[in-house]
Amino acid sequence: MLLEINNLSKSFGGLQALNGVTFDVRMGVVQALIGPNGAGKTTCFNLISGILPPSSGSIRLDGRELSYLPPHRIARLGLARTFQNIQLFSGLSVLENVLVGQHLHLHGNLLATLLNLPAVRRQERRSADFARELLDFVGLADKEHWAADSLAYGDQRRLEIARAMALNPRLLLLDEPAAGMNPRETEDLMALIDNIQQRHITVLLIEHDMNLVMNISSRIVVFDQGRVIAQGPPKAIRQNPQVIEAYLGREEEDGDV
Ligand SMILES: Nc1ncnc2c1ncn2[C@@H]1O[C@H](COP(=O)(O)OP(=O)(O)OP(=O)(O)O)[C@@H](O)[C@H]1O
Repeated sequence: MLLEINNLSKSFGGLQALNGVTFDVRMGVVQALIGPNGAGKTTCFNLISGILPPSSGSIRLDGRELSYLPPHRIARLGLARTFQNIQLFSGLSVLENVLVGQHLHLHGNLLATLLNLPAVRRQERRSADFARELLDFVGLADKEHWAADSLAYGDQRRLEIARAMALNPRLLLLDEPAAGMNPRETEDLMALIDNIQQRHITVLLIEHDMNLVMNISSRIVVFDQGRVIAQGPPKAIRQNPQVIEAYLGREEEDGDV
């Protein structure tokens, strides 16, 4: 197993956002976390990526315990993520945003950088080459000089993915990658996620677009009110009475899902 989540809980004051969550992610798959608003999906991502400490439970990447490690250490172990609310550096160019993503992995020391040593220049060239390759991969090669905030919304989401991939992750967490995308952009996103999987990067995504989820995931984990209520392949999930109940129950309340 690449990722093992065991009995994971998180409370915010009196609110139990996650309550004994257990699931695995196998190497090489595309897997989805779904569930009604407030079910705890983003909290789960925040715990896995080290942004928040868990209240209890364990998170293992390749057998190594991640809980309580800071985010940059977790990133170095091979985990990268995107955010539900896009978090790009708006003052920087598209290419610079990807280079910033890579920075965590650059090992040049400050003195070597100040002296502009050939090794440093070589490393910088390699970084720029890799960043351009990633921009090409996500379909933004012709926009490297654009300011990140001048990109269309769908392009900003793709840039966030390129930046996360600059960390060379083994596991990529995508938080609602299709949010705000039109059907055409969502189609392109599905193809992109497929290509990411071809590069042997495992993908765990939170998504409300059921068409996307059912199409690209080999396994789905369903959250409701901080608990896992079902997990399995798309076909079984679609027919699971508890899942239908969780969604239909919400629909009757606010007609939203
Ligand atoms: N930092 C925080 N402080 C206090 N409460 C929080 C915090 N983060 C999340 N919560 C609460 O925890 C619960 C789970 O939220 P979370 O964002 O994880 O749900 P979600 O399944 O990702 O929902 P959505 O699909 O709407 O993004 C919610 O009740 C939310 O208000």
